[in-house]
Amino acid sequence: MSANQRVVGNFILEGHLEPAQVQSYISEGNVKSWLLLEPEGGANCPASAVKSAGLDFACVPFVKKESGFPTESARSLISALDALPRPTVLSCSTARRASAVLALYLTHRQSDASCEIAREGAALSLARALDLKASQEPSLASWLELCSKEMKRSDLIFRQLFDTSGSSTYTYLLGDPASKDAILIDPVLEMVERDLAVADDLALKLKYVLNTHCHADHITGTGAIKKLRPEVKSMISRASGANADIYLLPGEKVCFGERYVEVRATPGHTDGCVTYVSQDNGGMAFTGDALLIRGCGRTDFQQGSPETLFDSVHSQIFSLPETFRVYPAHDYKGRHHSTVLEEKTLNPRLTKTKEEFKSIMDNLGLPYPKKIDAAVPANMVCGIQD
Ligand SMILES: N[C@@H](CCC(=O)N[C@@H](CSS)C(=O)NCC(=O)O)C(=O)O
Repeated sequence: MSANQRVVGNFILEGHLEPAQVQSYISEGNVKSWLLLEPEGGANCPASAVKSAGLDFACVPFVKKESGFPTESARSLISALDALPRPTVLSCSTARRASAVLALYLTHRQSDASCEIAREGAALSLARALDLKASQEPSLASWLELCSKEMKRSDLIFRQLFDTSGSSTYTYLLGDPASKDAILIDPVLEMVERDLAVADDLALKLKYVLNTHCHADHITGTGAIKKLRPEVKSMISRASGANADIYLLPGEKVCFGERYVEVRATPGHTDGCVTYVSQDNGGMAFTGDALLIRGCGRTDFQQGSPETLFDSVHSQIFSLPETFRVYPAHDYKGRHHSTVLEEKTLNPRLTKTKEEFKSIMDNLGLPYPKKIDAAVPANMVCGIQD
């Protein structure tokens, strides 16, 4: 233990610890897990000692940026604490940030019997009531207020829709509950009526139809939707070379009401492939064909490149918080979603070296998609519109 130690229920807040202090936590046997809020591997990092003692260890760096502490990390921090057995040590350099994370967690989980007050107030009130250090640090106090505000918002309206006409494509409907503005990702021509009916049932106003890339196995429903709903605008990456109303660049945000998805370039299956990332509902990545569940998009046509795909997935998708859900454009085995952690650890292709990955991809031997000759030219002009 250090001078910064504070015990709250099943959580032990700690500051910087010398290796001997870490060891005493381990040898006393009173803790089951550890959450470190610093980047792993720094001076006196407890990671290896904790892991080699068989305790659960997680690391979610929670550091101040120019604009303050990031509210995007709130859900990853909560998920990380959810996943750890207790008692848990929550540590950073001075225990201040650890106390902020604990206040947020208790407020939003309301599960710790020793903290009844969590049911009554927002995170900052709880930090004050428990006299946690975070309540005296303005940047952490403002982080707690912002997080409480953001997390109080209703969840995103979300539907995963499957193409029952044969391509095993997933189309995603995302709606902002406050404004009812919505976007649709990767619609399929044959399923357009179903997709619009779902949006109408939920009283959503469809603003944009986005494609993750120029598909080769089905004709996009984008053109047909625009014909039925002329107010809807189509979007695709500029790098795709395909027609749309709005061309997207990496780093741009597509806004609908108070929500948005961020565009990340993930080429390799095609040159223009992108992944759309939402911070809502715990974090979601709509990966198109770049990353599939336990697989990935083929790289043998449409400017495909295994090396590029490998780099895209590692740099743009595996760098997301591990708790983010992965929603691919297809699944051929009835699975619905995965997580960044699952794919980072279990994907049989992308856990290999780049050289091994290239060899796997160069030898898939898949037949060409049945509709490729009709689909690619149609999708280059945003689908069928007549
Ligand atoms: N049999 C299907 C096409 C299956 C296929 O090739 N899927 C693509 C994504 S759509 S271009 C793919 O990348 N698959 C990777 C894999 O490992 O399966 C049809 O005829 O449409």
